[in-house]
Amino acid sequence: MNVLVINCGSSSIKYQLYRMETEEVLSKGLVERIGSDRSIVHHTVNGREPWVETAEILDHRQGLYQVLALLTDPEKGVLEDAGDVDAVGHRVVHGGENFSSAVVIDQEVLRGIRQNVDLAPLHNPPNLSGIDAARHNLPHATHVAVFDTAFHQTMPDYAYMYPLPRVLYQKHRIRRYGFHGTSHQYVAERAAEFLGRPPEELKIISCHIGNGASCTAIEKGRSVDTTMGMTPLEGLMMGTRCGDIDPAIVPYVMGKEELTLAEVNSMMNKHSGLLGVSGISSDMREISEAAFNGDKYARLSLEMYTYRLRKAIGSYAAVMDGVDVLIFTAGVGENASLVREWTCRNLSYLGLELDQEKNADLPKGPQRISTDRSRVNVLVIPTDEELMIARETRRLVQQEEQG
Ligand SMILES: Nc1ncnc2c1ncn2[C@@H]1O[C@H](COP(=O)(O)OP(=O)(O)O)[C@@H](O)[C@H]1O
Ligand SMILES: CC(=O)OP(=O)(O)O
Ligand SMILES: [Mg+2]
Repeated sequence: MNVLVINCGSSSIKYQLYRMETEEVLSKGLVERIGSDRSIVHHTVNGREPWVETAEILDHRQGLYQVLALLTDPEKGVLEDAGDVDAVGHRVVHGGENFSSAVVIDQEVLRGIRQNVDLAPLHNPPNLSGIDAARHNLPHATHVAVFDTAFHQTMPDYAYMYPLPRVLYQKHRIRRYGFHGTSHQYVAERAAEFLGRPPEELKIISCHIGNGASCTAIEKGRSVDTTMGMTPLEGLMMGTRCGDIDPAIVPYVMGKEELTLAEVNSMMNKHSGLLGVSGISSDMREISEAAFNGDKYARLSLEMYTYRLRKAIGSYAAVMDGVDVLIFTAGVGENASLVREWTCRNLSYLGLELDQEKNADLPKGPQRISTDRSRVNVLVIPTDEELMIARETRRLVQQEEQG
């Protein structure tokens, strides 16, 4: 079974083609700057040098057509025919309360995803364009939606409700949903496997820290709380997003700086976080380097970033009455030893002890970076949201076949 996994942003399509019998990635790539006359297509086959070309790609339909042309190209491709794509797994960011697991896409599912556009105006519209494009170009394939929010639908009401007038929940579904669920679930399962323990026995805190960042409390394999909320802006300090702030700042700044709603939204989503505080970059590599070279604000941003993450970890240890496993994952979590080190300071009251040497020098793959004495297993687990989406897609296709 060949499964194509698609993750569509407003101006991009990320794709990976899997042969599910071996879970091998046959090809992967990225179409950038869709909507411009200088769109860029990066396409890789079996780890060979990427093929890069510039073209005019006006929309997602055209972008996907281009991807399929590459995948079936006699030279650059891996398939004879687009008909060899058996199923497509789509990342859909906001499933709201409509979806607590992945589903095969039909008219009713599309209606459900559209209902959540208001809750995720930046994410759901491009996700819908991607689904439309893929159904148009691959009408014979089974299409599956895998939601970032689904894993967090197990949160109890006292964790997902905001202390606002309840009518806002009833009228507008204003509540906490959480994101990165596919990643949190994947690394939690890998962690249990790595430790040779059933997930039901473990209290896990997973830190998915990439450009977006969130921390989740996982008890008995289920999400019981997570730092992102109604939108992916709540919670941790991120690359360009502020995370938690006093909500009164919003009307105050709008008044003082004469900002519109769109401007204040953009300030909090695109010009805050590491970038806003350091004034240098949202990229953790550049921040670490600048801090190392003595830049005061880079250092401040790094201290805030790790301090806020440590507070989230402490609060989730309180939520679950302890923690057995702490996981670091995604671009920053997997690569930035300094971030892991600073985050784990002052967690000795939990019995957590980091092995500094292991932390500093990590081989690839899942690793333990705590000492043998440490009461908490601190693990670095590379995430793989695409593989998880491919597996969910295969599961649903097989379920359909069995009727
Ligand atoms: N070697 C590294 N050291 C520190 N940070 C890194 C390293 N490699 C990647 N990162 C950081 O990972 C982040 C991107 O994470 P990623 O999970 O790829 O993001 P996305 O949310 O876009 O999927 C960037 O801030 C980048 O600086
Ligand atoms: C939901 C979200 O924040 O996703 P990303 O980290 O990909 O921006
Ligand atoms: Mg990511």
